[in-house]
Amino acid sequence: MTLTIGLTGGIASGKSTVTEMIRGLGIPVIDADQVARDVVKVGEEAYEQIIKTFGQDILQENGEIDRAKLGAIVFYNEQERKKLNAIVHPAVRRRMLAEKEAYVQKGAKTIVLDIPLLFESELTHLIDKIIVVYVDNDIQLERLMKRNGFSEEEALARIRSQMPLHEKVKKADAVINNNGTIEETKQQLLQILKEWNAL
Ligand SMILES: CC(C)(COP(=O)(O)OP(=O)(O)OC[C@H]1O[C@@H](n2cnc3c(N)ncnc32)[C@H](O)[C@@H]1O)[C@@H](O)C(=O)NCCC(=O)NCCS
Ligand SMILES: Nc1ncnc2c1ncn2[C@@H]1O[C@H](COP(=O)(O)OP(=O)(O)OP(=O)(O)O)[C@@H](O)[C@H]1O
Repeated sequence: MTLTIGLTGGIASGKSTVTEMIRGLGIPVIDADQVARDVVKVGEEAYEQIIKTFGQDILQENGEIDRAKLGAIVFYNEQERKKLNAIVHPAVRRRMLAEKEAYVQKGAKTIVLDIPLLFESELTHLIDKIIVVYVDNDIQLERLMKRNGFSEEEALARIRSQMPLHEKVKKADAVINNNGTIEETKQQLLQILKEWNAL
C-alpha cells in the first residue's frame, strides 16, 4: 500500500522549500504548479480553450501564454479566475491522477502531491494524509514580495485569491510551522514522516 501525502499551504508559505527536503529523502513528489504549466503548453487542449476565453492578447510573440499578463487578469478578478480554473483544473486533475497511478504501480512506499489549491480544487480524494505548510500573514507577504519582486498590492492580490491559511490549518492532519529557520522546518517534517511511517 502506497501512502499518498498531500502537501499544501498558501502562496510562498514554503511548499517548494519542503518538497526539496522530501525529494532529498528519496520520496517522489508530483508538483501541481508544474503540471498546470505542462497542460497549457502550445497545442494542448487547455491552451486552445484559454485563447478562446481570454483572446490572443494574453500570448507572447512566440505563441506561448504570457503568464504575467494572464496573472494580471485573474488575480484581480474572481470571475476571470473561475473561468481559468474551470479550464485548467480538470486537465491538472487528470494528469495528477495518472502520474500518481504510475508511482503506485511501481510500488512506491510514499508519494507526495504538492498542490497549492488542494482544498479549493477538489483534489482531496487523491490523498490519504494532508500536511499544511503554515506561515504568519506578515512573513508570507514579506517572503512573497521579496521572492517575486512584487509590490505589496500585487502580493496581496495573490494571497487574497486563496483560502485563508488558518482555515487550511483546520483541515490538516499535520501542520509545519515555517515561520522559523529552514532547519526547524526540516525537523518538523522528519517528525511527521516518522510518525506516519512514511520513510
Ligand atoms: C495565473 C497563472 C498563469 C500565473 O502564472 P505564474 O507563473 O505567475 O504563477 P505560478 O503558476 O507559478 O503560480 C504561483 C502560485 O500562485 C498561486 N495560484 C496559481 N493559480 C492560482 C489560482 N487559480 N487561484 C489562486 N492561487 C493561484 C499558487 O499558490 C501558485 O503556487 C498561473 O498561476 C495559472 O495558470 N493558474 C491557474 C492554474 C492553477 O490553479 N494553478 C495552481 C495549481 S493547480
Ligand atoms: N524558513 C524559511 N526561512 C526563510 N526563508 C524561507 C523559509 N522558507 C521559505 N523561505 C523563502 O520564502 C520564499 C517562499 O518559499 P517557497 O518558494 O518554498 O514557497 P511556496 O509555498 O512553494 O510558494 P508558491 O506557492 O508560490 O509555489 C522563497 O523565497 C524561500 O526561499
